[in-house]
Amino acid sequence: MSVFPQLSMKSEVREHLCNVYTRKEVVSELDKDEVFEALLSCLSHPPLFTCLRASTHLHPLQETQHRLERHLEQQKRAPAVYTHPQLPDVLLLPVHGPRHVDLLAAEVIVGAQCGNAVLRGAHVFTPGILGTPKYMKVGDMVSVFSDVEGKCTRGAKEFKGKKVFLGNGVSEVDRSELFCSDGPVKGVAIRMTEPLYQSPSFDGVLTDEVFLQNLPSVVVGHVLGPRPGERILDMCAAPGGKTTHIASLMGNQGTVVALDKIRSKMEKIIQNAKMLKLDCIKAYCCNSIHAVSSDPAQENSADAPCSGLGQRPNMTYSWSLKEVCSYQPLQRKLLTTAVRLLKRGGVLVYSTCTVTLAENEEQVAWVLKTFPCLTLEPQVPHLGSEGMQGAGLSCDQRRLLQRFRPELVWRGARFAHSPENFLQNANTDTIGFFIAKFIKNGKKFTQA
Ligand SMILES: C[S@@+](CC[C@H](N)C(=O)[O-])C[C@H]1O[C@@H](n2cnc3c(N)ncnc32)[C@H](O)[C@@H]1O
Repeated sequence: MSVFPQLSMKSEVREHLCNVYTRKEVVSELDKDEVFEALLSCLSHPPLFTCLRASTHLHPLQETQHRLERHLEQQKRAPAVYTHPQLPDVLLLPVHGPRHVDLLAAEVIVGAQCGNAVLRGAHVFTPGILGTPKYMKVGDMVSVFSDVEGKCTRGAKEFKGKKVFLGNGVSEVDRSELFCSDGPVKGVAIRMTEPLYQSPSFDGVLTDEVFLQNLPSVVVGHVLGPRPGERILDMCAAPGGKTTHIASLMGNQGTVVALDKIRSKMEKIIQNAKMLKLDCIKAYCCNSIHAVSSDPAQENSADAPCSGLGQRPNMTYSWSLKEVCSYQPLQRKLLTTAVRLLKRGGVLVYSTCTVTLAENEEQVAWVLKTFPCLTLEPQVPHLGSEGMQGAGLSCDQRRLLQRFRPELVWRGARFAHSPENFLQNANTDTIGFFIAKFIKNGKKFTQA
């Protein structure tokens, strides 16, 4: 059973994706339509766990775990904070939902992005609000809905379009403060008191000790395996989730060069590095495709810009097929530079948060053909599934890849947490994600 509509997308994108997921060789032992339908359903729901990466370069994991438990107790929440046996810097918090919540007469409409954040435990911040009741005042109890199709106009007093219920909250602002000509007030506008999915809010909590990061993203840092004193290049770094993880794994010793082509995003890397007390990070605003260096890196992370189809929760995907397909050539340019800027014997980790074949397994097949100096390496830890068929990779090659496929375990939204399946759920009910690890051997690199 599902409480939300399946992820909706343009028919051309749906057909493109459906072709990948219903190919005979891809779904030999599974029911093809079921897997694709499960994918679209699970993507519109949040994962079963909130994953926090602890700053183990600053504090032992158990200390942070205890501080988080105390924080949850103060919030009158069950202090359930779990460690992960294979990820020594991860803390997992179960997400409970969907719960039964009664609808109220007063409706607040928020944008889809804001709605997705609410489903992952956030309160509603002022910029996310599109519509409120005409006379909404501080202290009013309201039901919050996501405008999943982007049809609600800002300042609306009612909305009849397609909306999805996210839970109830209490208003901390008057309507007049939200849509006034001087620009809206900042901060929390609706404090969620009865969210459909209950997951603690970490806004301003233990800010130098924990970083909200999806589990497969944390796996990337461990697969890269940086050591203190090394020189690492992070080519697509903002907001710095992986950069700060790499620097933390290095014990803040060595250099992590973090590049992002958007200046405001690059500044976010600097902010995050400062907050987590990591001064071995050097961030630059740069188009990585044109990056040059006289000192090649020992390890490169290319967490490529991608079509983002693995993100959860997401109820509407508005991109055209042309936009989705535009990422493959861009990623190839980034990979070409990544290979050039890597030392012999160095490691390259390529990752995306999307589910297409074109941006994942097909890229691996292209890399292996184009750069004979690169070979696939086993990944540790390997928590996801193997790579998908359909891109011409051998079984052995696919086994070296790591694809997080929540659709393979999706049994509907009311699947309860059970202690026996705790680890399996944490490792599988994740966002859709892909990781490939290459090593550069001695052969001279020549581009085909
Ligand atoms: C998937 S996000 C990276 C997330 C990041 N690695 C993290 O873990 O927090 C991709 C990033 O690549 C950046 N980007 C896109 N094209 C780029 C290019 N040509 N050069 C450098 N950065 C680029 C985008 O601005 C975006 O911030």
